[in-house]
Amino acid sequence: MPSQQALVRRPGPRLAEGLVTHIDRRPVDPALALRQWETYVQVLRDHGWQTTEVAPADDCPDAVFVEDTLVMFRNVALLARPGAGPRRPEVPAARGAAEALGCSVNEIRAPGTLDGGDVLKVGDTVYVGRGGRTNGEGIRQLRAAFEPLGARVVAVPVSRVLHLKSAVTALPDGTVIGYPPLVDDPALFPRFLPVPEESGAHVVLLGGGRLLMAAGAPKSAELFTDLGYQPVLVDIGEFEKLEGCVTCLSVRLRELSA
Ligand SMILES: NC(=O)NCCC[C@H](N)C(=O)O
Repeated sequence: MPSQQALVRRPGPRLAEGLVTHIDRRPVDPALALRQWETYVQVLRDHGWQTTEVAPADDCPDAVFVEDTLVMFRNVALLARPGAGPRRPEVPAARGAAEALGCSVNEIRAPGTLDGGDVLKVGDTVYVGRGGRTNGEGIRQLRAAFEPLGARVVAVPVSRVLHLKSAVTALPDGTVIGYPPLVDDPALFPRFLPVPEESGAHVVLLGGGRLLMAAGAPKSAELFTDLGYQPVLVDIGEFEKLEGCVTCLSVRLRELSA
């Protein structure tokens, strides 16, 4: 029976100072952000996920985007080395959380950089974005860590958005979904389905055909409903102002041994 554990990290006091790279800065409402985060976490719990809060890193405005701190493959946690220097102090507490859940822990070392948001798993295929945050040496180390475990690592150029998973994620049947203007080359994926909204490209697989996705993508939600899935919409507008999306607010651990 696969585990359903998710790591999350509460928004810190400096959230509004989070990095923005590809979009203009807009003011963030910290109280609303906290309510949106609490709803997101509750949705995970309502769908059978046990959530563990990673210890705060309150000096790091972007710490809530916990997905960027580590990548899971089977029961191995590969600690990231974020491409943005100010985000690196987010990683040590993520190590502690992964160890406490019984993961084996490995890490990306300098000069490698890798953000968890650049890694998309589809079965045993691990797509990794080469973009502003993840470099070639980070990709090499990811291959060295996961290929011996049975992963097939596929590198994908990312130039139009922050992370690979800002551009594409995948449905439970393995179809990669993306908003075409933001995807460098859809032909790199064996099955690609265009979606009509930017945030419609981001889904968290809750299990059993249920897809956690942003409330800002109603047409994409309709498309997925029409394909037999059940979208569960959550408003994450305050995090979208900081280039976050539904995937980046948690790390899902599906293959821990009990
Ligand atoms: N995996 C993700 O999509 N992470 C979003 C990170 C946003 C944050 N403001 C950053 O620039 O690092």
